[in-house]
Amino acid sequence: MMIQLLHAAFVYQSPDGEVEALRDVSFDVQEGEFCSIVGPSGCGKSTLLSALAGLERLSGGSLELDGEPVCGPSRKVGFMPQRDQLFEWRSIWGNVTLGLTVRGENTPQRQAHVRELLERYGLADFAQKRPSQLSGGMRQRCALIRTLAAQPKVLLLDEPFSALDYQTRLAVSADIYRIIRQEGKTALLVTHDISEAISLSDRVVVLSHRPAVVKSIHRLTQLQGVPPLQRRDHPAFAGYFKSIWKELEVHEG
Ligand SMILES: Nc1ncnc2c1ncn2[C@@H]1O[C@H](COP(=O)(O)OP(=O)(O)OP(=O)(O)O)[C@@H](O)[C@H]1O
Repeated sequence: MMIQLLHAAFVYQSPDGEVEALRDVSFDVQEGEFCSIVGPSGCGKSTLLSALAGLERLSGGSLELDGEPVCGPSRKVGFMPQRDQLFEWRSIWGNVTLGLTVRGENTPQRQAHVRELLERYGLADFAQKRPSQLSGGMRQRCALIRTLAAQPKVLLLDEPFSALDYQTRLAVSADIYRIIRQEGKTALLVTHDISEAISLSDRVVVLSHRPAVVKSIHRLTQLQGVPPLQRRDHPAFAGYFKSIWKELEVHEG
């Protein structure tokens, strides 16, 4: 098991008192699985990602990553944020190797790996260009390669497509999905977009209103092996959408 959360609880200590963000969150993510988390605004999704990234320590329950308890940031975890956060003054090569440079890991082997990734995913000819010369989709791909450069086992994706317009978003999410699959990474995506969750995931975890508990887990068996864009036209799509939407709506109301 790559991620194992058991009765995870988290309480923020703020000047105004305690804020209970997570009450009882249990689920597993298998190696190589793509799992999404959806839930109402403010229910604790980012808190959960912070705990997985080792940035916040749970107040209760347990969290294991690749068989080991999480007690701080780990190299096994890579993070893809809401915006690509590329540095405009650095070249694409400078951006994708930045993390390696900062950590003192910019070895010939690591560089060869990054060069291979750029080639495999069509960015080799852009290595010396600036981020502003790339399309939104290529920038996201570049951000993903920067994350993959550290050779993480797990990718945490926090609404990585939310800054893109709808059309671009569909194409880019399918592209990012393909790369994550091809590289055999385990992925955990947080999104507000139910359609996006269904089009990308093996399973969707639905969280309740804060303090979060797991409302349900949907295994998208009928969509197994169907690529993201085709999933939206698949006869099973609407059924999954309806049941997830209903669960979110009941708690919003
Ligand atoms: N540092 C903090 N101190 C106190 N409360 C906090 C702190 N950070 C977050 N919270 C509260 O904890 C709850 C969960 O926040 P979190 O950001 O994890 O939710 P979310 O599901 O990611 O939200 P959104 O869907 O809006 O991105 C929210 O009610 C938030 O106001």
